[in-house]
Amino acid sequence: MAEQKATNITWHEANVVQTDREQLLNQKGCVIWFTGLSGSGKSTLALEVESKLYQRGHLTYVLDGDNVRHGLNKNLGFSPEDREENIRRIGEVAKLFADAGVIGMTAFISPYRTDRDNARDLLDEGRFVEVFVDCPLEVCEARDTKGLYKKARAGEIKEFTGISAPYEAPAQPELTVNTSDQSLEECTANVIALLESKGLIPVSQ
Ligand SMILES: Nc1ncnc2c1ncn2[C@@H]1O[C@H](COP(=O)(O)OS(=O)(=O)O)[C@@H](OP(=O)(O)O)[C@H]1O
Ligand SMILES: Nc1ncnc2c1ncn2[C@@H]1O[C@H](COP(=O)(O)OP(=O)(O)O)[C@@H](O)[C@H]1O
Repeated sequence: MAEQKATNITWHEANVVQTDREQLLNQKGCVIWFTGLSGSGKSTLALEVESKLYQRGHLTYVLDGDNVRHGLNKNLGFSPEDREENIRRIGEVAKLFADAGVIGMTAFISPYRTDRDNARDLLDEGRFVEVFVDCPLEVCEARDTKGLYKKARAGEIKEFTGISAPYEAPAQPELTVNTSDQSLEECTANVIALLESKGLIPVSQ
């Protein structure tokens, strides 16, 4: 857990609050947290859900592991401590998106259950939706979209998730999609249906 270093700081209440912004946007601010192995389909699925929600007039934002590690988290590597800090920061950023009324989506391996649960605890009940993007390691490795598994097997990348670093599957995710036997369309439809059933977006007419 990150240490609270700053002292003499005071919380300022805003005039316009989350519910005001939600009325404006006709949606509930929330976080859809995609977790799974590299190559399981987190980014592909998050971006497809975003396209579908955009077509329905919803405001979304996708935070993607590779992209965030080019900026905000460029000083973090892949040790357990750095992954923890990576996910802690993303959890806090995602919370800000939800407070802004946005449907925030995160596509990080987020391999540790405790780190994901800490991100969940930042949000009010029902506003954190964990989606386990389940896909066997063999399938992810066969896809090898970025050639990283090959490098990891050759020992050129240390601490690679699934090969030489752990992945802890969620115990009770709100949804599991299996990208090795469900199509992208099916997985996307399941995520959208879940958002509807939880009242985070209105049901499609
Ligand atoms: N050692 C190691 N282990 C796993 N992944 C690695 C590693 N080195 C680089 N990459 C690339 O970084 C992406 C994962 O970053 P994340 O921020 O999602 O990782 S984590 O949540 O902090 O574990 C991951 O992207 P995805 O394939 O989109 O998951 C990889 O492209
Ligand atoms: N049902 C599915 N959902 C998402 N991706 C899928 C699915 N079926 C096959 N794929 C493919 O799997 C790969 C997943 O890559 P990517 O989205 O970059 O994964 P990740 O972000 O988890 O590393 C893509 O090439 C994508 O086309």
